[in-house]
This record gives sequence, structure tokens and C-alpha cells, in this order.
Amino acid sequence: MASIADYYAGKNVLITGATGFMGKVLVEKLLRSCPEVRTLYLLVRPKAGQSMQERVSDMMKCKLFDRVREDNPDFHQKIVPISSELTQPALAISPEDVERLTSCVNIIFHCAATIRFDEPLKHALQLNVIATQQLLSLAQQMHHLQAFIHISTAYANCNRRHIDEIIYPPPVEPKKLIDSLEWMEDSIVRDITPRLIGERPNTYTYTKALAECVVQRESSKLSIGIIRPSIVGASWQEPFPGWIDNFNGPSGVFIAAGKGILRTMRANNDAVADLIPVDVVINLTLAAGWYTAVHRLTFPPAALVYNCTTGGINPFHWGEIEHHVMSSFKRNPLEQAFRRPNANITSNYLMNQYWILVSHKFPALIYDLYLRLSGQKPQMMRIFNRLHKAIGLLEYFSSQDWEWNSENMSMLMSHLSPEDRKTFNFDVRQLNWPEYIENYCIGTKKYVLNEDMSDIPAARQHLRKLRNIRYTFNTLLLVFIWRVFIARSQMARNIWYFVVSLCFKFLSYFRASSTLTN
Ligand SMILES: CCCCCCCCCCCCCCCCCC(=O)SCCNC(=O)CCNC(=O)[C@H](O)C(C)(C)COP(=O)(O)OP(=O)(O)OC[C@H]1O[C@@H](n2cnc3c(N)ncnc32)[C@H](O)[C@@H]1OP(=O)(O)O
Ligand SMILES: NC(=O)C1=CN([C@@H]2O[C@H](COP(=O)(O)OP(=O)(O)OC[C@H]3O[C@@H](n4cnc5c(N)ncnc54)[C@H](OP(=O)(O)O)[C@@H]3O)[C@@H](O)[C@H]2O)C=CC1
Repeated sequence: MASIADYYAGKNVLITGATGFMGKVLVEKLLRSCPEVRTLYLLVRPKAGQSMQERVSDMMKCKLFDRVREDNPDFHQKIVPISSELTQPALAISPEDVERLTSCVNIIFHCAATIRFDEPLKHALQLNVIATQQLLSLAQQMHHLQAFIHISTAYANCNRRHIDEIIYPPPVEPKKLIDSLEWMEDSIVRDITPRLIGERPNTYTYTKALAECVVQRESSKLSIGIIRPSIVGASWQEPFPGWIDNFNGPSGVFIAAGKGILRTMRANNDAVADLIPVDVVINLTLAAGWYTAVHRLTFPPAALVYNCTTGGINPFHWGEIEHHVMSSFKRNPLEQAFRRPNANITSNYLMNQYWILVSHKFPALIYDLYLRLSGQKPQMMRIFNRLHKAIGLLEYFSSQDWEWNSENMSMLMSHLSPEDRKTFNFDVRQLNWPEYIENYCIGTKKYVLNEDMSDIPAARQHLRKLRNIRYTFNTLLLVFIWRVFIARSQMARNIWYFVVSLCFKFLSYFRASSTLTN
């Protein structure tokens, strides 16, 4: 059997979502580890005043592509952006581009999706389900297509505790839902959304489950692989450790904790934190593309599902994540922290509410008061409100456990040559979590916040200043409370004098014993 790189040699690959977090890593890895790949067609839309061409040029300038640029400065010649808005009929691809794609594409990687947890159902359905359906129709017109790889999520079936590598019956017939939402006003859709999504926490997981069903329906006509990653985090090894470029999932939580803003969050210390590094997901995706294509004639007509998770193989827990994130940010602090990093997770609702009041709202109120008094615009309460909204949406995932069967991941690994196992490594047994989390935190600092590592001494100095402010504040508060208390109660006064005299006795004892030993 050809090696993975040999298989991709001379192939034309179509990628959706290439400008996103995972799409970029996929493009980079294909160019670097499969240098003979012929052309990467990227479906991209113009956005924020930039044409699709400008967006792709910007993307290729990013640091992620440094290694590819070193190996092949002309790598951009292999990239062909195709204008496409996935929410439009026929994906808004021009007839000439359709012609071009149908005549030459060999493999499709479908990464595009809306991953927002608060997306209105109609829009999530449009992008995650209808666009997938349209892409599948396009795929069927392709004369040389060998594999269609769909990126789903391990949480598509999060209403179940144990999740096998199968496609479960959809919560509703996708076509029926599409037809009924078409004529409904947005306000009605908003009202019925909680009833529709049922036990799922958001429209994202719901529409991703529907998308899997839509994909499966085409599996008799196309060779399909479905990748279900869990919580995708920074890169583990490639192209360098710690690559991350967004606030999604745990990254925003880590940053908020590192900045000393987030002090408490609802999460289960003992629940498995099913994080998976982005490079692992991409290596598995490329290997699955190769396997699906090579075995396309021998497969039964069913899509092969790969649960791409770590929990069953190399488990790590939210409590451990908290510990390592905190110690990492103490060693490598973020600039201009609001307070010293000290976040705690708790599964107790009341405890969490108490700490939100004491450690979030109270300091925010004081800081906003200070800003107001100094003639500036108050902002801290607004930041906290946004933070509370974001963590409120994540808590569902950090408060419970799921069990994923990942046999297909092991099966795929067993089919790789020793060389491919190194080049496209997705063996998460080798993952050293403390080291990974350290690099992840440094990655958020360097690549998300664009902070310079040379500023770490100044950031440490800032933390020492914050510590001193806290000590001073606590001491003043203690003295103030005791003074007020002592003035009113004889018993408190007696305790106060007792404690003070005890301290004096200890001091004189230590002074005397140190004089004797000298
Ligand atoms: C010590 C810690 C211990 C930790 C332990 C606990 C950790 C728990 C973590 C659990 C994670 C679970 C994730 C589960 C993932 C499921 C997997 C997937 O399939 S799917 C993948 C997972 N999918 C997701 O994770 C999606 C979740 N995200 C959302 O749904 C939305 O972003 C939102 C509703 C949270 C906020 O909506 P909205 O208010 O409309 O705000 P916008 O979005 O419009 O952003 C506006 C601006 O703010 C920026 N920014 C954003 N967040 C943060 C932040 N935290 N901070 C700072 N900044 C942040 C953002 O960059 C933007 O900047 P700019 O571009 O304007 O310059
Ligand atoms: N990140 C995670 O933790 C996980 C992600 N996944 C899945 O992985 C895939 C990729 O996720 P990720 O990279 O994190 O997501 P991102 O949000 O970073 O990227 C989404 C991509 O989809 C594109 N896209 C969105 N809307 C449209 C549209 N209307 N027309 C054309 N393109 C569009 C975006 O393009 P543009 O730049 O123009 O917005 C972007 O390239 C998704 O399918 C997601 O469900 C699964 C599990 C976990």
C-alpha cells in the first residue's frame, strides 16, 4: 500500500473552512508533509472588507506557515482560492469553478461550520446541515473523487454517555426540519429551539448530529470518513508546540484565568477533560483521507466514523488542568494581569455563585468605581458579564464525563507504516499532559495575545506588585475589622490581647533560643 505522502502526490484536494483554526493546520500539514500534492482548492468567502484572495494571502503569511515557507518558498502556487459563500444556493460557486472542481478534485475535507454555541438555529442549520448537503451534491458530480472527509464533533451525540463509532438516528428528520423552518419567522424559531434541541445543550451539537445523518445518506454513492474530535486545543508538536489562534473552548478560559480575571468556574475536578491537540486531529484526518480513498472499492457502503478523543486512552482531568494552567501562568505570566492568577473550579453551584460575587463582581465594582472617579469609562463589569455568558455556555462540557469508543483510531494506526506513524502521529498515549498544558498556555500568550516572551520579567514584577497590594489590602482590612470589633466587645478584646501576647511570647522564645545557640 502507498504511504500517505505518496498517495497525496499529484492529488487535487478541496478544503472548506481553510481559514479557520483547524483548516489552517490542515493546509499547512498537507503542504509540509505531502510536498508532492498537486493543488489545494480552498473554498473561501470575502469577509470584513477583504477579498478572498487577500484573506488567503494573509493566511499564508502567518507564522504557522514558517516551516513550509522554509522548505518551499513557492508553496503558495499550490493554493487556489475559490470564492464560495456556503450559506448561499449552490454554495455560490461560479459555473466555471464548478466545472474546474468537478473535473479534477480527488479528495474533499469539509471543515467549515459555525461552532458558536449561541448560533440561531436557522443559521446553524443553513451552514452545518444544508451547506453539507450541497457540498455532497457537488461531490457526486466530481468525476475523480476518491474520498469525502467530514469533520464532525465528538459532542454531536452528547445526549448519550457512551458514544460508539456509529451514526445514531437523528433527533429529527433533517429534511422535515429544513422544510418547516423555511417558512417560520425567526422569533418563532427562537421560541421553539429549546424544545427541538431537547437534551443537547446548543444548536451547534444539534445541527452537527443532523449533518452526520445527511452525510451518511450519501455513503452508498461516495467513500466517506467522519472525524469526531473532542475539544480541540493548541498543537502538541507540529508545526511547533502550542500553536493556537482563537479564544474558543478552553483557550478563552485559560487566558481569562491567566489574566487573573476568572477566579471561579463550574467544572467537575474528577471529570475527564477530553482535550485533543489540533495536530493530532489533522494527522488523523489526513490518514483517514488516505485510508478511505485506498479502500474505497473494498468498503461496504457505510461511512467510517473515527472518534478522535483522548479520555479512553490517556485520561486527564479538569482538576489537573486547573492545577497545571495556574502553575504555568505563574511561571510565565501574561502581561498586565488584573489580579494574580488564582482560579478554582468547583462542581458546587452555591459555592460558585458565592465566589462569583466575592471574586468577580465585588472587585469589578471597585475597579469600575476607581475608573469612574478617575474620569474613565467603567468596563470591568461589562467584561465580567461577557465572561459569565461564555463560561455559562462551556460548563455543560466541563461538568460531566463521556466515554467514547475509539477503536477505529487504533485500527487506522495499525494500518500505517512505521514511517507514517511518525510523520502523521496521532498516538495520544505519548502525550505528556503537563508539558502539553505548559506549551498551550505559552501558546495563548504568544499567538493569541501576541505578547513577547522577553516581557516575562516585567509581567512577574507586575504580579509581585499585585501580591503586595493584596497583602496590604488584607492587612488593612483585618486591622480595620478587629478595631471596630474590639471597640464593641470585651470578649473580642480579650482574644485580641491573648493573640498579641502569644505572638510576643513566641518572639521572645525564638530570640532567646537563637542567642543560646550562638
Ligand atoms: C484555570 C482554568 C481551568 C479550566 C477548567 C475548565 C475549562 C472548561 C472549558 C470547557 C470547554 C468545552 C468546549 C466544548 C467544545 C465542544 C467541542 C466542539 O465541537 S466546538 C468548538 C468550541 N466552540 C466554542 O468554543 C465556541 C464558543 N464561543 C461562542 O459560542 C461565542 O464566542 C460566545 C457565545 C462565547 C461569545 O459570543 P459573543 O459575546 O458574541 O462574542 P464573540 O464570539 O463575537 O467574540 C467577540 C470578541 O471577544 C473575543 N472573545 C471571545 N471569547 C473570549 C474569551 N473567553 N476571552 C476573551 N476574549 C474572548 C473574540 O475573539 C472576539 O474578538 P474580536 O474578533 O472581536 O477581536
Ligand atoms: N474547535 C474545536 O474545538 C472543534 C471543532 N470541530 C469541528 O471542526 C471544524 C473546524 O472547526 P474550527 O476550525 O475550530 O472552526 P473555525 O470557526 O475556526 O473555522 C470555521 C471555518 O468555517 C468557515 N465558514 C464559516 N461560515 C462560512 C460560510 N458561510 N461560508 C464559507 N465558509 C464559512 C470559516 O470561514 P471564515 O474565516 O470566512 O469565517 C472558517 O474557515 C468544524 O466543523 C467544527 O465543528 C469539532 C470538534 C471540536
